[in-house]
Amino acid sequence: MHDAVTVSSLVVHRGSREVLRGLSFGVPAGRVTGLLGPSGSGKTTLARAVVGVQRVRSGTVTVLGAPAGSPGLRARVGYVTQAPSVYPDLTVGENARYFAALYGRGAREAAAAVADVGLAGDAGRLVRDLSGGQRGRASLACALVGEPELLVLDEPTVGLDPVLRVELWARFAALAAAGATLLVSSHVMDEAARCDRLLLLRDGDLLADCTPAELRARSGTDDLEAAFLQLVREREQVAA
Ligand SMILES: Nc1ncnc2c1ncn2[C@@H]1O[C@H](COP(=O)(O)OP(=O)(O)OP(=O)(O)O)[C@@H](O)[C@H]1O
Repeated sequence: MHDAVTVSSLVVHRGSREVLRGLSFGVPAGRVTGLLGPSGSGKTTLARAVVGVQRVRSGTVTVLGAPAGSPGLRARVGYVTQAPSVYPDLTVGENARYFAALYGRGAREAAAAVADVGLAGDAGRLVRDLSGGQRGRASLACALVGEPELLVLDEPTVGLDPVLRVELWARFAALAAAGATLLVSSHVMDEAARCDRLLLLRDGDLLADCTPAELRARSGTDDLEAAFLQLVREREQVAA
């Protein structure tokens, strides 16, 4: 298995702070990799670096064989930010068809993407009339419609009920099984169990780069939240 993304010695400063402190890792192709960590640990900054919109201080980010942000990657990489990026005065279906057209896809693909995020029944509604969670899913549909090889999703399940969360994670697994690479950030540790691989971030440092099973074995607990806390404690003891 090859890596779709390779990050090497990545350092990012935002304002006067070093928010990513020399990270190195690979994101395996055709898998769901979870980017887990508490609020402020650097997940969004790392996602931005992967899609090439973050100024980096040093290090390299290689995506699908090219430097992150290269023009040739535009149609091959999808990015869904925490703030939904859809047009409020268009319907869900119109948004999806608009993005489909940008990617050279048609109405059929647009309808499929809307159905994939559980919004088929809301396709005719204006985005401005939707709930926050529905808007987020509309935004996700607009990224899915381009069938990108790499999909970077920043906390896509925030504000969703448990049933929809499970459905979306099943959808992510299906996309990976079809060959796509997904990098999905979350601060909910129970979502970690649904990932093939985990990157655990804390204060801009990579605490672990492993599978959920490896994390459980290493910490001797089945509870991934407890395993993460144990890693934090170990790191603090080493630093002390
Ligand atoms: N525009 C900015 N200017 C200065 N510092 C910033 C800026 N954006 C983020 N930061 C800082 O960078 C650090 C990492 O932020 P980031 O948004 O990447 O974290 P996160 O893990 O995605 O958090 P959350 O889960 O709350 O979205 C934080 O300490 C944050 O305060």
